[in-house]
Amino acid sequence: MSRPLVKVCGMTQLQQVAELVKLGVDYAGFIFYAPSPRYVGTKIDPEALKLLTGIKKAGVFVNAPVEEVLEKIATYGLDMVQLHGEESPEYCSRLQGMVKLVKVFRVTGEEDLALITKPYVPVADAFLFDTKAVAYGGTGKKFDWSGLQKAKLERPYFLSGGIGPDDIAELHSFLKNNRVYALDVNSKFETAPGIKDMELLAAFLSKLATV
Ligand SMILES: O=C(O)c1ccccc1N[C@@H]1O[C@H](COP(=O)(O)O)[C@@H](O)[C@H]1O
Repeated sequence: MSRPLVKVCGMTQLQQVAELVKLGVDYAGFIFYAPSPRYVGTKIDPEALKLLTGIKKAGVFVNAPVEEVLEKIATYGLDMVQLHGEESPEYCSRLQGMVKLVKVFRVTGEEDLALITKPYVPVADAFLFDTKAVAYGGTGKKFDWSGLQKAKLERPYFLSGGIGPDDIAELHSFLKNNRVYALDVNSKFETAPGIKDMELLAAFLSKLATV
């Protein structure tokens, strides 16, 4: 079995994004949310990022004005937007068709996932499930994945929230029995917020390939 698609989020260095390309990572995520310690800010030159090929670029937004999201899509050449706040279906519809649209649901795992995602089926290309916590994301905390096993979801999904190097065995078993579009990893692979541990990532990816 080949490994699932992988997104590495919270990138703040162009050089590290280039290393993700070499590792065969599918998506690189960039946080456009100023309170985050992984906020892109001025750390990455948009023109240089645009020129970098071989990986899809995902922008992460939290309740940002639509105009700001559109501006970042154009400036950074984003292929995907990940809407991590309380964006409504109507809000999502204003971005529909521009790039791949991923709506995030922050969950405990106890929710009826089919029910809460239903209003977004017409406007989202995919869903992403992250752990519900006080902070919007990057918490390093996992949620109970068993709710995903029961749910009949009408869109592919990214599995996120605290996935780390110690989760290989659990992932092996979950991926065998569930159709996960992509895994999303972030804070568990950092030496500091926004700085990824490339060796740890490489080891994780090669172990994942044995799933
Ligand atoms: O990483 C952040 O700082 C962040 C801030 C605001 C919204 C989303 C954020 N990151 C997203 O959080 C999830 C899970 O991260 P972790 O593995 O628990 O650290 C991931 O989807 C990131 O895109």
